[in-house]
Amino acid sequence: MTVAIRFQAVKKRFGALEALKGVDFAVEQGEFFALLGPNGAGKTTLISILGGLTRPDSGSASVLGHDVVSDYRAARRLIGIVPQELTFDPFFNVRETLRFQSGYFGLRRNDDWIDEILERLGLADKAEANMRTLSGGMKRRVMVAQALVHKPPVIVLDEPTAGVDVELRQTLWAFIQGLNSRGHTIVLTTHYLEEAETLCNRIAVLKQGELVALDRKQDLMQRHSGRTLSLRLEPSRLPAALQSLLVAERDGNFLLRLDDCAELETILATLREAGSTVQELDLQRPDLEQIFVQLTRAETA
Ligand SMILES: Nc1ncnc2c1ncn2[C@@H]1O[C@H](COP(=O)(O)OP(=O)(O)OP(=O)(O)O)[C@@H](O)[C@H]1O
Repeated sequence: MTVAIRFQAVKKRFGALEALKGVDFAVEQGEFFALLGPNGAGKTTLISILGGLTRPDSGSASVLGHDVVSDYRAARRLIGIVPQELTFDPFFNVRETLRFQSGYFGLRRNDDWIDEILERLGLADKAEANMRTLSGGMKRRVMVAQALVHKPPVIVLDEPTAGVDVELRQTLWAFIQGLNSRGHTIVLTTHYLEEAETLCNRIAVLKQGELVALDRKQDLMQRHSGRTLSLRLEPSRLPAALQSLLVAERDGNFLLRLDDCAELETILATLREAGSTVQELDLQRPDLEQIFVQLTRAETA
């Protein structure tokens, strides 16, 4: 299996802050891979290292075998990165922006592909519009188009759907899934965990600069195969004896982790003793969001 992206013992400090504490993992060619983690976990730093915008203090990163520092030009040609921040030249229109980006990769006659991406991303009628006149969602589409202009085999999207409407999300994912089925490797960071759950086959979770999980999606979900008990209580207070099972509170419901359904009896007995009445009760398999909360809980805080 060819390795699309490899991080080896990557460390990065910003002053006193250790943003990456020796990150090691590889993404294979053709994967649809999710890189998840709470705010400040180090995802964007890792992606900037991959794009050659930030240098690691130690360790290395490569794209299809090309080191992003010592073999920068080859690595840069093989990867397309959709950045989190909207950066653009306000004096260009959309087509000029994409032609300019093509020129950066030495592609002179790229209009057929530019037309195709404009069409697929719902930008065809904005091709001649000036960048500064576009809405935020439209600018985000151009960012995606810009990253794809040189048909990179490896595509990295850093929160591409942050603040965009449902229509773009659907258009974008249909397009990206199509590219993935044609062999492109996709790495995605997102805070919409249902996107990762639906689209990705492997998931890495980063927390405070360290990997805390790296697994196939099914295995990750299987390993956290307990159940989640959702309780609405009167009074709406969880007895102290049950606090250690609490995963989250959502819409007035307490979500408790159950490793075994037999624990249900003990929980109900504890509630009875504490004088709590159960108003609603629901038992579910945990979704990725609940697994994520368990993995990234700030025990060290
Ligand atoms: N240029 C910089 N100077 C100083 N600190 C930085 C710099 N870039 C990132 N950091 C810090 O490094 C840590 C990791 O940041 P990073 O942006 O990589 O996290 P993230 O996982 O992408 O977060 P988010 O989900 O919020 O985008 C954060 O604590 C951040 O404040």
